Formats: sequence, C-alpha cells, structure tokens
Amino acid sequence: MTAPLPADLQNVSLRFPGAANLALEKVSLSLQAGEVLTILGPSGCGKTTLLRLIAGLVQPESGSVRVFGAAPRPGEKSAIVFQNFRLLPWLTVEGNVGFPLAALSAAERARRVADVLATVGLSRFAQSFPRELSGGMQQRVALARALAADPQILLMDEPFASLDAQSRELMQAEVARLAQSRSGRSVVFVTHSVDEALVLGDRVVLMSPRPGRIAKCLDLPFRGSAEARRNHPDFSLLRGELWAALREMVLSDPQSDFHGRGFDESTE
Ligand SMILES: Nc1ncnc2c1ncn2[C@@H]1O[C@H](COP(=O)(O)OP(=O)(O)OP(=O)(O)O)[C@@H](O)[C@H]1O
Repeated sequence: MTAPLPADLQNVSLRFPGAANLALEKVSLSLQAGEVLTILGPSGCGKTTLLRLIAGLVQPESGSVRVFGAAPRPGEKSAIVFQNFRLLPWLTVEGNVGFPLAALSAAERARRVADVLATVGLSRFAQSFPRELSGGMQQRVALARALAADPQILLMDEPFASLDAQSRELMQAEVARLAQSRSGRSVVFVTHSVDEALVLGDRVVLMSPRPGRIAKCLDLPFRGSAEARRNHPDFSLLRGELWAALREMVLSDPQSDFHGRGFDESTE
C-alpha cells in the first residue's frame, strides 16, 4: 500500500458567506513528502485560503481535502508562519517558541525550545523580548515557534514580505536549508514574488483570481542554492513566463487597480 500524501486536494470549491465569487473553484493539488511547493498569484486568488484548508481552519464547500489520508485538524500535522510574525510581546523568545507546547512537561518543552532556537540561530536571544529584535530575527522566532511542534507540513504565508531585502535573502536560505535537512517535511510557501517562488520551490503553482483557480503548475528543472538556480539557463525563461502570465491576469481583472492599463515593455 502506498503512503498517504501529506496533502491531497481534489476538486475543492469554497465560497465565503456573502461573497459574489468563489474563493476557490475546483482546485486539485497534491503535496508530496519533502517537497517545497511555492504558490504564486495576484491578490485575492485564494493563496491564503488554500493554506487554511490544508491547516483545517476552513472547510471546502465541495470536493475533498485530505492530510495524510484524513480530514485535517488545526495544529495536528501542520503549522503556519504568518507575514506579521504574530509574536506575543509580553513573552520572551523562549516563552513565544514554547507557547504551543503547553501540553508537554517543562523539561521536554525546554529541550524542544532549545533545539529549535539553535536551528534558527537564536540561542543567545532566548531571554530577549520581541521588541528587542529586528524584523528578521522576529520572523526567525515565528519560524522556530512553528517548528517547535515538529509539523510534517510547514505552511508559510508570505512570511518574508515585510522584511528588508537582505533579511529576506537570509531567511530564504534558512528555509531552503530546513527543507533539505529533514527529509519528509513538506513546505507550502505563499508569495507574491516570482523570484522567491523560483528560488525556493521544487514546484511552482500559479493561481488566477475570481474565482481562485490553478492556472499553471511548473515542475522546476533546478534545485539547490539561490545562486545555482539563478545561474541555470532556464531561470530567466521561467521568470519571464511567470511574469507575463501574472501581468496578463492583473491587467484583465476588472477588479484590479491596473485593469486595462497597458505597459510599454521598454520603460519597465
Ligand atoms: N474570512 C473571509 N470572509 C470573506 N471573504 C474572504 C475571507 N477570507 C478571504 N476572503 C476572500 O476570498 C478571496 C481569496 O482570499 P485569500 O486571502 O485566500 O487570497 P490571497 O490570494 O491570499 O490574497 P492576498 O495575496 O491579497 O493575501 C478574496 O476575494 C478574499 O476577499
């Protein structure tokens, strides 16, 4: 018997109460063990909703969502890292990271917290408060908190969007390292950045809005470091292809601020 997939969505449709459009329409997607799936698409195409379905935080109207062969339950197999960190300001780094581990004994909790803080390079800051840390470090704490529960699926919702360019690159390298270091853990990474999707993903899923659908799924022909990927002969080609598809979606979407506007390629 083959092992159940980390996540398997079949023909999933979902409409939020009162909404004119389906947030997702007939989305089918499978997540393999150990893979990094990057999800790219314009605002409102349902990227976050897709993550929330896998996390068991929302239910499909029709179709099925299975996580390791069962209906997903929040906090069971997956953990989410958000764009805005969501740290508790009155707790230290150690307190924040250990927060979801309340059910464990104090000794086991301390061991796990020390472990994940070492993984993200923050052992020296265990007693600091979030306000004493840079944005990049706060996002490392959020990542450590997600890893503390040892989830089999790490769901990342534009986690580096509010970081400066340098911190973002360092954090991307961190995620790439994590993805490679523990075989079996899968990552679903939502981003608005074509570059980030290509630098981190094994596969890139491009979504289109209103209703949210999967427009394209690319199996990337490169792996490894950001530098190795950028030097691959197909990198620019895929980057151009994804950009063109995104631009077309945004320009043809009546609800987009850019609807109907033409861009002169030479001035970009
Ligand atoms: N709780 C909710 N109630 C009502 N509508 C919602 C809710 N959450 C999302 N939506 C709507 O569902 C659609 C998909 O939203 P979602 O947040 O998944 O998109 P997204 O691709 O993640 O967008 P962004 O890139 O702007 O974060 C949007 O039209 C959004 O307005």
